[in-house]
Amino acid sequence: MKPDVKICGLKTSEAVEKAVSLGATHVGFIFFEKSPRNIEPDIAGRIAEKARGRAKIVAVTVDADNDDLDDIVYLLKPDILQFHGHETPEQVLTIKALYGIPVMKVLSIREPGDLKRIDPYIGIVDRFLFDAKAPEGSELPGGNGVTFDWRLLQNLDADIDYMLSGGLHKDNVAQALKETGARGLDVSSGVESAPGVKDLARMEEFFKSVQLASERTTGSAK
Ligand SMILES: O=C(O)c1ccccc1N[C@@H]1O[C@H](COP(=O)(O)O)[C@@H](O)[C@H]1O
Repeated sequence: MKPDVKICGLKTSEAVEKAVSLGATHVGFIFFEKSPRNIEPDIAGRIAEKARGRAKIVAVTVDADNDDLDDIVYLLKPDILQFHGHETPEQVLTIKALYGIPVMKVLSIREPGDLKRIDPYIGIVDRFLFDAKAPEGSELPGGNGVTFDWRLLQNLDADIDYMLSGGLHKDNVAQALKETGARGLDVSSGVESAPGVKDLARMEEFFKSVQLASERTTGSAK
């Protein structure tokens, strides 16, 4: 089966259009000031219109306060809220109830014990996203282009729905799918020419690799 693909950190209409026309199921917008992919909610809201109804619009937030969340939800009207910080299960539940929007909680993974942290979120989140832990000294909790040991996901309960992220690119995505069987992939820096600059040719190559890998695992081109 072809996995969902989220292209994250979009900042231009052109990149949004390209992502959706290549078959992205999700497009992500980053609301985190220190990120080279940070975007103002009103601009994100405007360029996301290209994707509305064609792909899920994801708002990526990091320990955002209520005022910021209000702005993002009002101006972007996301289909999904992604929590990429230290949001507790209680906070996730409260925010989800407040806005009535599906939520995706990110957990950063480096060692087997990290996966135990999913337990209190089960039944609250609509999907997990497993990302690599940020390298020492990085100011970004995600978007660092680093991978983790994907084999750690092999013992995960098959009912746990998740997207895989962290350092994916055209040359490793087939292996990532083979090792994890992930039903969703999330990529940002792997389809950029410089931090925050999406490269349309790299996006195409990424989708080609995903397509080929899916054909290999299912024997079907669809
Ligand atoms: O991309 C960012 O700058 C970012 C900032 C703050 C939180 C999350 C961020 N990105 C997330 O990181 C992964 C993909 O990273 P990469 O492919 O390794 O570059 C994805 O989940 C983004 O949503």
